[in-house]
Amino acid sequence: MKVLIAGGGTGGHLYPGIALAEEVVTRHHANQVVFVGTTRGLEARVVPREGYPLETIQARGLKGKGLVGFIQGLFALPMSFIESFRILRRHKPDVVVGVGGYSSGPVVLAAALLGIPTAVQEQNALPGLTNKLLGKFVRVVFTAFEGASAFFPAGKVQLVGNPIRRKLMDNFLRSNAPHETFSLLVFGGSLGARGINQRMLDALDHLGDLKGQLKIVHQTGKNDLETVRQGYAAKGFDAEVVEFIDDMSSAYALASLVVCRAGATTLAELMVAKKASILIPFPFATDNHQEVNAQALVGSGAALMFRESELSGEKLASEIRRLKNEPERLRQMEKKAGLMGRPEAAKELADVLVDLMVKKYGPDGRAEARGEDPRAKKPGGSKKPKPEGGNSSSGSNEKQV
Ligand SMILES: CC(=O)N[C@H]1[C@@H](OP(=O)(O)OP(=O)(O)OC[C@H]2O[C@@H](n3ccc(=O)[nH]c3=O)[C@H](O)[C@@H]2O)O[C@H](CO)[C@@H](O)[C@@H]1O
Repeated sequence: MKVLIAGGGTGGHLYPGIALAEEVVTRHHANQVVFVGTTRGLEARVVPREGYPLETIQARGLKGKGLVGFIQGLFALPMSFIESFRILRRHKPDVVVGVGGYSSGPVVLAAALLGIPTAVQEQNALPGLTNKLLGKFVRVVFTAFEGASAFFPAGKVQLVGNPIRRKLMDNFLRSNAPHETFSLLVFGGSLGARGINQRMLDALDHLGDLKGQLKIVHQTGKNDLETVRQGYAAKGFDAEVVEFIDDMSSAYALASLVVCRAGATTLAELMVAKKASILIPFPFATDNHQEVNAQALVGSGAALMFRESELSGEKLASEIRRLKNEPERLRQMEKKAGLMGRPEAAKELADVLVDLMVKKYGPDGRAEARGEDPRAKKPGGSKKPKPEGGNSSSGSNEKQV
C-alpha cells in the first residue's frame, strides 16, 4: 500500500499526518508513505527528519494574505495543479489524504480527478474553506469535533479524532502521576504566541509569592525568545524558556497545568494526555475557529478559556493561583479531558484508508502499476527507515518504507 499525505505548513496540520504515516507503516500494509508540502512549511524540516520522502509544490494561501498575497496565490494555483498531477503520476499512490495547509487543496483535488481514492482530515471544530470544498470531491472526511460534521456531505463523515504522534501516545498511555512541584507548561501552538508570552510575563508580577513553588517551561516561538528569557530573569523567576519544544511528550508529562492556544492538534493531545488547561485562543484564526475548538473542552469542564482581549496578566495569575490551590478541581478537569480523548484516531483512520484501497484496487493496490511485486509485500507493514539527511527537493528522494 502506498499512501500520499498532502498538506502541512504548521504543526497542527503536519503532525496528524506524521501520526497517520507512523500508523500505516507499522500496523498496516503500507510499504511506502510520501508527503507533499511546500519548502516554506514545517514539513521541509520535519518530514525528512522523520524518514519520509517529501515532494514540494509551489502552493500559496489565498485567504487572509492581503491583495498582493491573494494575487500571488492565484498565480501559483495553475502551477501547483500541474506539479500535483506530475507527482501523482510518478508515485501512483493507492490513497491520498489531505491534512490541511496550502499543498493539500491542489494535490487532493488532482487525485480525486484522476479517480484515486481520497480523504481529508479536518482537525478543527470549524472547517476551513479548502476542506469544505474538497469535501465535495473526496470519498471520506475525517473529523475530530462533532460540530465539524455538519459542513460536509453526511455519508462521507467519519468522526475519529485527531491522530497523535506515536512518541506522545506512548507516554500518554502511562500514568498521569501527580507532581511534587506545581508545574506550568506555557506554549503557543507550533509557532509560539506573542499574546501568551506577554500575558505570562505580566502574570509573573502577581505571582511573586509563589516563586519557589512553581516550575515553568515556556515555549516562545522564534521572535520572542530573548525578550521572554530576560523577562523571567528580571522578575527573578527560574524558568526553562525555549523557542520550540522537540519533546512535547515529556513536556506534557511534567505539567500540572497547561497554558496554551486552542489549536486542534494541541487540544487532541491535551485530552489524550489528560491535562487541565487554560486556553487562550488565537484571536485572528480564520472564522475564530480556535475559540470554537476551545468551547468543546470548556463545555465539558476539561478546560478554562479566556479571550486574549479580555485577559490581563493579573487575571491569568489569579486563575493559575486558584487552580494550584484547588488540586481536586484540577483532578476533575484532567478526568474530563481524558474522557474526551481519542487515542485510537490514527488506527481508525488508517483502517478506513485500507478499506478505500481494497475497494478500488483490491488487496494489492496498484503495486503492479508501480512495477512492484505484490508477493514481496509483508503483511503487517515493514519497519520505518532511519532518516537519511534533510533532502527535501522534489522528486529525487523517494525511499522504500
Ligand atoms: C494560527 C493558526 O491558524 N493555527 C492553526 C494551526 O495551529 P498550530 O500549528 O499551532 O497547531 P496546534 O496547536 O493544533 O498543534 C501544534 C502541534 O505542534 C506541537 N508542538 C507545539 C509547540 C512546540 O514547541 N513543539 C511542538 O511539537 C504540538 O505538540 C502539536 O502537535 O493548526 C491547527 C490545526 O489545524 C489549528 O487549529 C490552528 O488554529
